[in-house]
Amino acid sequence: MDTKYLDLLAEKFDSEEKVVTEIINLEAILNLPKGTEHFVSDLHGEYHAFQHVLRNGSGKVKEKITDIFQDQMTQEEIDEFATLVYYPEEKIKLIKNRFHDRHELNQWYETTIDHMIQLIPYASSKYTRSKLRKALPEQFVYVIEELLYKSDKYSNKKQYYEKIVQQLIMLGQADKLITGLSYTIQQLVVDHLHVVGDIYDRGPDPDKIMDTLINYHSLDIQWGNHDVLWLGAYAGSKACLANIIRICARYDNLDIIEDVYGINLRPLVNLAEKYYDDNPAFRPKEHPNRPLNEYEALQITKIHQAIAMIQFKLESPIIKRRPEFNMDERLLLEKVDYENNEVTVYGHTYPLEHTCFATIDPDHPETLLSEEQEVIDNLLLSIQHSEKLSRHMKFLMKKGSLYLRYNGNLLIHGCIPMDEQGNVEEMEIDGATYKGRALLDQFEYYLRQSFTHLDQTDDLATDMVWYLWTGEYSSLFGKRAMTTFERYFIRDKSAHKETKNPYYYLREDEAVCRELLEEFDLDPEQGHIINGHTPVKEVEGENPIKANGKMIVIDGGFSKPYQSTTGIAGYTLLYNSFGMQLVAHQQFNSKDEVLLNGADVLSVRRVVDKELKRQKVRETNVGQELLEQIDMLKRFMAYRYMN
Ligand SMILES: O=P(O)(O)OC[C@H]1O[C@](O)(COP(=O)(O)O)[C@@H](O)[C@@H]1O
Ligand SMILES: [Mn+2]
Repeated sequence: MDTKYLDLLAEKFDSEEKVVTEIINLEAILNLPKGTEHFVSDLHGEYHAFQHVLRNGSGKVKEKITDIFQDQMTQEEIDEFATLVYYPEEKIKLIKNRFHDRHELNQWYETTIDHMIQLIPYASSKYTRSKLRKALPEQFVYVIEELLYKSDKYSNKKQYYEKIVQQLIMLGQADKLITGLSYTIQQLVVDHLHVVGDIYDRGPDPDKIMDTLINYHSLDIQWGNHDVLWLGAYAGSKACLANIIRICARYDNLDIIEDVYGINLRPLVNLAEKYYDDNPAFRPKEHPNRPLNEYEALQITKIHQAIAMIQFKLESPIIKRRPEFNMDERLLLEKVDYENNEVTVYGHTYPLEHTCFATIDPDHPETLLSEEQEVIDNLLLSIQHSEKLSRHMKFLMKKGSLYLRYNGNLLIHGCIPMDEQGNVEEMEIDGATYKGRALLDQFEYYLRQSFTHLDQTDDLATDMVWYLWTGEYSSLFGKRAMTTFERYFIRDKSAHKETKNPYYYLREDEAVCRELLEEFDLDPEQGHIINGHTPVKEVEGENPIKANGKMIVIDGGFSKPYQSTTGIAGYTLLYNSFGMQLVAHQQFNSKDEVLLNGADVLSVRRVVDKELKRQKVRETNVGQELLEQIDMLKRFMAYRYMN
């Protein structure tokens, strides 16, 4: 090892005892049970439903409460205590209203604080003291530790503890303390979060999800196709940018663009008002509890058309300059017969309806009007200068990757593109051919490349990000072609079909999943593939656990607009030292409902795997890192203190 590095270590470990202590500490951690991993996917802007799942740890919080208090509390009390832990601020207010006098309230404070102090050691039994300390509310660390490490053996201390709690109550600190402890419990219950893609689009609050993730104690993200679309827009792809705005218009979410990210839509609105009128194919989908007035609905309908046409125009030149994308069939604007109002795609001719071709020159259909060009250029400038978007996109890049190998499992939002025979599919990029893991690495390379060159708008890297959204070999899209144009303008539904990559039926086969795990250098005996992206249609009897447990699909549909097809409101997965559990969530209606009824909209539970032997930190990714650190410290010890 480089002696300079060892000398640097000497600054931190300036005595033999310090090194020894650190080695002992790390060794001890290796022998603790593995922490709980929590997997979620396809959040699609549904912030409140996501918050709920995060706060209840997919049922883990209530499970711990039940373990400890089932003999002392009724089910109703357990539910109420759990709700308090999930939503302390609101629940405290509700509970306080119930009491007639100060005395009753103080009694409640005392019992509640006591219950929390009992729960915390149980919820943190897998952690070191120092990790627990980091999870405690900062301003109360000292007092809480006093309370936590009390021992009933010496009852002469009992009064001392009671005094501490009473003092806190008298000094008006009880609400803050209970709130802080609640968040500690939430944090202890889940050690690490995996977001298996699709934070953005369709739902109203992706930005709030991002803020939550930014403040979360430990997580990683596997990008979904919608996330990459936003990354692409920010990284300079105008086609991606037009797409995100089109989707926001379609789902009545333009306020995300305008109010949340501060992007001026005025020029687009002016263009829309000038060229477009009402059109049933472009009416926005309304939020159930946020009806639009007619004026707003009409305005969005116009914007929706304006940006969709800009999108179609912008896609043509990419397809032309990238023959390797093999997307000539998607040059739809050129396949339109503008005189007869019909289009020929994949060998079929269809009549067109609901067209809005006012800005199209039939001889040069892809040419943007100068007004359109100006609009999209301004939008790009504006989103690249949005401080908030920039913060969110940088975080998405920092914590994200296209796939992740973690504790023996392969986490990936979409798929690994395959042909019908089960071979991984090849794609030629810039003169070389890639497939399987190498292809995904290549995609990620280009995405990162594009992100570091925001000023480039039509280089290969930027076009590749758009390809990831919509190309046939994209591991995120996983379909042969995106039929957006057909869905707006062709009545015949058979033209709307998006054929899925064979991966989606091959993944039912255990042998295929084993091979894929090997492709990613993972042990097929131990590993699982964890996917999001395709809503599992529980109503039709589809099982999220496939291939004899090797494949787990956790997109159950947080996304409200998709819940009628899935029949439930999402799956999440938990992986602790005892094995894996899949949790099915019933529809989340509102926080108020949970607060008032204590009802948890959870959850059938299926055990995917039961470990025969409890897994320790030593066997995990983190364990590997710790082993390396120990090895280094031992060498440092020999170098510095043992000659
Ligand atoms: O119904 P919408 O929101 O218009 O979206 C349909 C589009 O979304 C996609 O399904 C991709 O989104 P998902 O990743 O959520 O499946 C496309 O394949 C399809 O064209
Ligand atoms: Mn997806």
